[in-house]
Amino acid sequence: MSFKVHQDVAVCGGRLLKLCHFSQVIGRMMDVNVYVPKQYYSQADSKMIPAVYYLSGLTCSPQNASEKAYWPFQADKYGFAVVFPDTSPRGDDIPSDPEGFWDFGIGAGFYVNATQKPYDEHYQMYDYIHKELPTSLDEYFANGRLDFVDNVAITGHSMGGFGALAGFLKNYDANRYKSCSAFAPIVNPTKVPWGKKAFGEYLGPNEQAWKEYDPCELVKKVRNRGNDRILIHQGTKDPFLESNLKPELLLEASKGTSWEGKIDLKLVDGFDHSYYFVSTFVPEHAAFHAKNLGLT
Ligand SMILES: N[C@@H](CCC(=O)N[C@@H](CSC=O)C(=O)NCC(=O)O)C(=O)O
Repeated sequence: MSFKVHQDVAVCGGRLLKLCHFSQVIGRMMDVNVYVPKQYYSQADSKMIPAVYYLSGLTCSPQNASEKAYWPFQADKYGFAVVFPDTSPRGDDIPSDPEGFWDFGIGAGFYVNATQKPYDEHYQMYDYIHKELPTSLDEYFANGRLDFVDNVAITGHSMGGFGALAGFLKNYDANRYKSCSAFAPIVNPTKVPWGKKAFGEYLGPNEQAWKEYDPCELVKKVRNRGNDRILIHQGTKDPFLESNLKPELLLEASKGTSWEGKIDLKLVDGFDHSYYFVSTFVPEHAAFHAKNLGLT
């Protein structure tokens, strides 16, 4: 599957590639940014370069985190690529929130496979993120240096934090991701307004179908292999904390399961929901993933 390079920007010691490609599962062109670290461009270095997938939140395109999360410094420090996918299909003919609100539809695909009309035709974000995009990137960079499939980790912010947790846990038995972290994630989408609205529209009225994606349900079903840990940061001044994020519910759900004590929730005093918060804690998440990817 071929990608078109829109922009190739020098950042830190590597390059931010702003790409687009036709996605078969979405049925539309999709933008994706990939930060390729300095190690890739070094003649002296021949090690395989793993990738960290960063799933963005509501209203975001691949640009937000590329510009404001400061991943490239960390990617160069450890030697991993960072993939910044889009958050939904886009276009004038793509159905979106009938009320024009920003928490559903375009920019808010919630990383699920929609089953309900009119969304099911293009909103297949789960298959796009966890299946089609990694294999497409692997084919495109088919030079044996960048690994987008086997040695990879996943993280995300808010809606993207939910997407990372759900994707990690749903693919845990297949050992798809070496590690998972999240910044201010929606941990219990079946119980909060953002999740209920999105799941109702994308997945329909049967709440059993919603549970398949809910991290608070998944930790009860998926068995931790040993000492795998999940890292979460959450700001105490986040305006969405009480209404939509509620990270304590994931700790409660994990009690009595193999994940009890394995979810490192760090409540950080005074931080909000913005990229000032995300960028502050990116170095800690980078170190966590670098270790799990075998880079340190
Ligand atoms: N535009 C909205 C605010 C939406 C918002 O805060 N989006 C967050 C993610 S929220 C959860 O998924 C975000 O990352 N925004 C992009 C950014 O660059 O900050 C409003 O008007 O309140």
